[in-house]
Order: sequence, then structure tokens, then C-alpha cells
Amino acid sequence: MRDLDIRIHAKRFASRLVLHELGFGADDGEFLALVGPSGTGKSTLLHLIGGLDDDFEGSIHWGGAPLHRPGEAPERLGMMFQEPRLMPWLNALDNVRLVQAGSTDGEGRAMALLHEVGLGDAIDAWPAQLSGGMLRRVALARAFVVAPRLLLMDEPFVSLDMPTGNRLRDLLLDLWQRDRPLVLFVTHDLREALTLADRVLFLSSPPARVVLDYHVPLPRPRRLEGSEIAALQERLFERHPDLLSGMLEVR
Ligand SMILES: Nc1ncnc2c1ncn2[C@@H]1O[C@H](COP(=O)(O)OP(=O)(O)OP(=O)(O)O)[C@@H](O)[C@H]1O
Repeated sequence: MRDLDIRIHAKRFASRLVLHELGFGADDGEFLALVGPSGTGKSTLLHLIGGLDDDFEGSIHWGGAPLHRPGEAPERLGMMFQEPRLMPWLNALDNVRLVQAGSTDGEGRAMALLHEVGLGDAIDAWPAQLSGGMLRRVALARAFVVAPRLLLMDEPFVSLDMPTGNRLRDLLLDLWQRDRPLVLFVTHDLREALTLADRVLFLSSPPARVVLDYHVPLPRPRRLEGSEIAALQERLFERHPDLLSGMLEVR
């Protein structure tokens, strides 16, 4: 069994089947991207894995045991969403510390992370004083402050300009390469998936299941706007035209 073992037999909203026989495994330290047509259930899947929704048929195991157990919050699970989701009444440091229940060296680690993400001068700043890119940096620091073994990311860098997005992707890869959590990264952008991930899981149109588990055959570092990413995407579209037809907006 892999470190993470996902078997979703069925996830419904009312009578509507959204995920069906969706399964995959992944190991500690891997970086997986999840791509698929809009509205196919990518966020729904992350919510199940993150324990934000337990209404499904199937199992989610980590290290051979259920990831979520009643009354117990899973340890070292990090999350980052499309919206930075910061508390407007807390400064940057306290927003990062929010997820650090009971940690003794919490403040030191949170400050160190804020420095690492380039916000050493904005530790006391309120969210309203920060730019969109800076808010994502705080959210990235908060995702890593628990030293996650499993990190769930739902389009965390969507709608940023290319240089800001690239700086955040580089930061994420630096933090990932240092701590090596298993990352599940949802994105609409196939080039972003091919730039960041070891494996890209392609989900079908609804009800979603994994239709291709693709190992990215490129060494790191990679540039999102680099010619090798464009060529790889082109090759994938040629080889899997039907599979990718629902994703044409990513081109
Ligand atoms: N709480 C909910 N109640 C009812 N239906 C829902 C709920 N959450 C999601 N859905 C539906 O489930 C389907 C999958 O939604 P989800 O947001 O998981 O897709 P997605 O692949 O993440 O979409 P996108 O790529 O557009 O972000 C959609 O049809 C959505 O309308």
C-alpha cells in the first residue's frame, strides 16, 4: 500500500454522482497535480481528503490507517485554497500562528517562515495592507508552519500575473524540496501542473475518475513559460486528444 491510498467509490450531492470509482495512491515526498475539466469534482475530492466533507462512500488511508478518525484532527495536514482565507483582524504573524495549536516554538517557526517567503518586513501588517501576492505568501507560510506531511492545494496561485505566480511557484518548490511533504495540487493550468509535479493525474468529466496517471519526464528546475513545457503539452494533446478535449481552455 502507498503512503496515501484513496478509494472513493461514490461521492454524491443529493442524487447527483460527482466522483465515481476514483482511486490513486501516492508516496511521502511526491508532488502530484490534479487536472480535469471545470466542475468535474477536483475541489470536492480535496475536501474529502482534507476531512472537510465526510459524506462519501470509500476510504482515505495514510500510512495504512484511516487519515480521519472521529474526534481527532489529523496531524501535519496543510491546506491552501484559491482565496488566501486570512482573518482580517489578525496580523500576518497571527494569521500564520492560527493553525499552530499548542506548539511551544510556534512563534519562532512562524517568524522564520514569514522571512523565508519574503515577508520579514510585513510580520505586523494587516491583511488589508498586503497585495494579492503578499496575501498568498502568508497563506503559503501558514500551510508550511505545521511542517505538513500531506499538503492539499486548491488552485493556490490562480489569477496572479505571471511574474508573481512564478515567484510563488518557486517559493513553493523551495519549501517542498526542503520539507518534502506529499503535495496534492489542483490546477486548471496544464502547464502549471507539468512545471510543478512529479505526476499529473487527469480526471475525467463527471462523474470523475482518474483516467491518466502521467509521470512528468522532465528534470527540475522547469520554467512554466519554457519551450520544453510547451512541447510536452503539445505532445500530450496529440497523444490524448479525447481525454484533453474538455481542457482546451488551458491552452
Ligand atoms: N456543496 C455542494 N452542493 C451541491 N453541489 C456541489 C457542492 N459543491 C460542489 N458541487 C457540484 O459538484 C460538482 C463538482 O464541483 P467542484 O467544485 O468539486 O469541481 P471542480 O473540478 O473543482 O471545478 P472547477 O474546476 O470549476 O473549480 C459541480 O457540479 C458543483 O456544482
